[in-house]
Amino acid sequence: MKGLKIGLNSILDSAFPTGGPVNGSDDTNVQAGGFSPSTLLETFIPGYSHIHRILLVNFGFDVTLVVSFGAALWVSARILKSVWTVLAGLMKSYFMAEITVSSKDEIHGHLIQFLAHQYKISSSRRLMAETPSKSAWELDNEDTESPETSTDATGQIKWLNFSNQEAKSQPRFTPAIGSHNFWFDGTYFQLKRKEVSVLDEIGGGGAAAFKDKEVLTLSCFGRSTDSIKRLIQHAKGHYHLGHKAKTIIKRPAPKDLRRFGGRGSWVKIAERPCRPMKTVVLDEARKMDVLADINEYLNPTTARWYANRGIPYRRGYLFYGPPGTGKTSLTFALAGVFGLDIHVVSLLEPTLTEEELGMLFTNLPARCIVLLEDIDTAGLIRVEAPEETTESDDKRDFNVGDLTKAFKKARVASHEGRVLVMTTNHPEKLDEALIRPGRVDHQVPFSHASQTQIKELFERMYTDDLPTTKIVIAPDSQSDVLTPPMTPISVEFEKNGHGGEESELEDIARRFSKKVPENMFSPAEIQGFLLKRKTEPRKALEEVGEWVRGMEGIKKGVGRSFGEGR
Ligand SMILES: Nc1ncnc2c1ncn2[C@@H]1O[C@H](COP(=O)(O)OP(=O)(O)OP(=O)(O)O)[C@@H](O)[C@H]1O
Repeated sequence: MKGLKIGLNSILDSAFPTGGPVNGSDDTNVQAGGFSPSTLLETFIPGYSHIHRILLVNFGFDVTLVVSFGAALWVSARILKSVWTVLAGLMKSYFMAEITVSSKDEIHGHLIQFLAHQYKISSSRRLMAETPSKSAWELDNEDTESPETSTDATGQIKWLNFSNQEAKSQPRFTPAIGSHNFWFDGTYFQLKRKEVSVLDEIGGGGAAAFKDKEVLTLSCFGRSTDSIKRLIQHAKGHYHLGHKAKTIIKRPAPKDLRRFGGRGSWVKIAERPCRPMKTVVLDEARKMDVLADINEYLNPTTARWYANRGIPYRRGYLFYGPPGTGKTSLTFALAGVFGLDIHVVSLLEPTLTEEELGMLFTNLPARCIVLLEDIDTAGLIRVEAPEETTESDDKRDFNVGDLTKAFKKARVASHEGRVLVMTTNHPEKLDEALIRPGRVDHQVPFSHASQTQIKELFERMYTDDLPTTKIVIAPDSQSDVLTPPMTPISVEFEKNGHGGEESELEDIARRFSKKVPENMFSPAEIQGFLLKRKTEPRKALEEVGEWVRGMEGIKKGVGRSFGEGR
């Protein structure tokens, strides 16, 4: 043991010469002008020489050697770290490629979601836990615990209870703020998540506040960013994989976010399963007409055709008719068929100015549906609003004049390639300029339910769950051929195993439709009646006569009465 101690001492001694005697001597006796670590340590730790002497005398242990060794290690580590920083900086500048993504861009969300998925596999030690927000549609796909029976032993209804749903929801784990390394597709990537504070103006009144924004940097070895681009593309594909049968609905972002322009001008407000076209009860020929027209319009060869002839490549549709007749429903079904997102603009939004509408239009994706609902409401407001409202007045309401001007302004780059759908209950109130050809190319009338529609609505309500429409995505996502999938238009009843049931349903549906006067009720009204008897087709048939009489009374001027129409 002693031999080992002497050996260690001599190694340390030669590595860190103290300039004075070590073993069995007191280095406080170092001659004036001599240097020893003990004297140096004494200046930093008062009383150190006493401790050193006690340990040396009583245990023969020179603590200075250990302290010197530790200090030398620390200094070496600092030097190595500095060298590494310089080398890493050089490496980054000359041998690494990187791409930065701001949290304001949707790619950020795609990447984080993809990495969250990756990290489940690679079990990182630094994760951030998030509570994912889910819509009722998404919950539907999960293994949610559902009670096996809806009644208890005594026959009492068991009420569903969701009080613990937050506790049951699975958190999502994403890479924490900081640096992470991971392999993907044979390439080693470095991911840096960093939060930065940016000075942001609030409300446009000159006031500003710091807001946190996240910046994500992806880097890899090599002088080309191709691998990172591939990773981003993959993450986007991964994200959209789970969304192919969904329709995304977006609205203009809040005013202070819209100012920045870009894709951030629109925010996703909902994501719904695609509405199958066959659930929209409308004249087949009319439906086919719109489908064929949009299909033709979206075809890339059509864009070239327009360009070669100098004709603005735009297509506007006006869906008009009484409330609840399927205008919005058809728009959603069209979005599902063509795999397009819907950008909804409400002209009653008080902060939307004419310039902003133009700006919003210029920030639309290349292909999408823009839905301007109830455009007549804007026209009505124009009549009532004072003529001399100024543009700077943010509180003013939109009007048809503004909308027409905004369309003109946005013409340069805006809605080319987009499908514009405007809906109205009062086409007669619309400004001529708004619906002239070039703005509205196709007008689709919607009306109260015909006999066939009533029968179809009835059959749809009581047929077993319709199969989910699958949107066929071209195998090569880069392909610019936008061929929509074949859409089943005609209603096909699912066989439910009860041989005669199907024809009985048809029979009840036919008798039901005979009891409801044609062109008097909107599909929404009929649907509302049926929904209250959604598992009882025979009861619906029995009660429809009384319902019709009650509703006729209301429609003949008795006015709106709550509780009627049951
Ligand atoms: N033609 C239809 N086929 C199937 N369902 C319909 C039809 N028309 C209305 N509905 C049902 O009625 C409800 C309201 O329909 P929708 O919002 O499409 O009507 P709308 O014409 O856009 O009404 P509004 O003019 O008030 O905006 C929806 O639940 C929809 O499913």
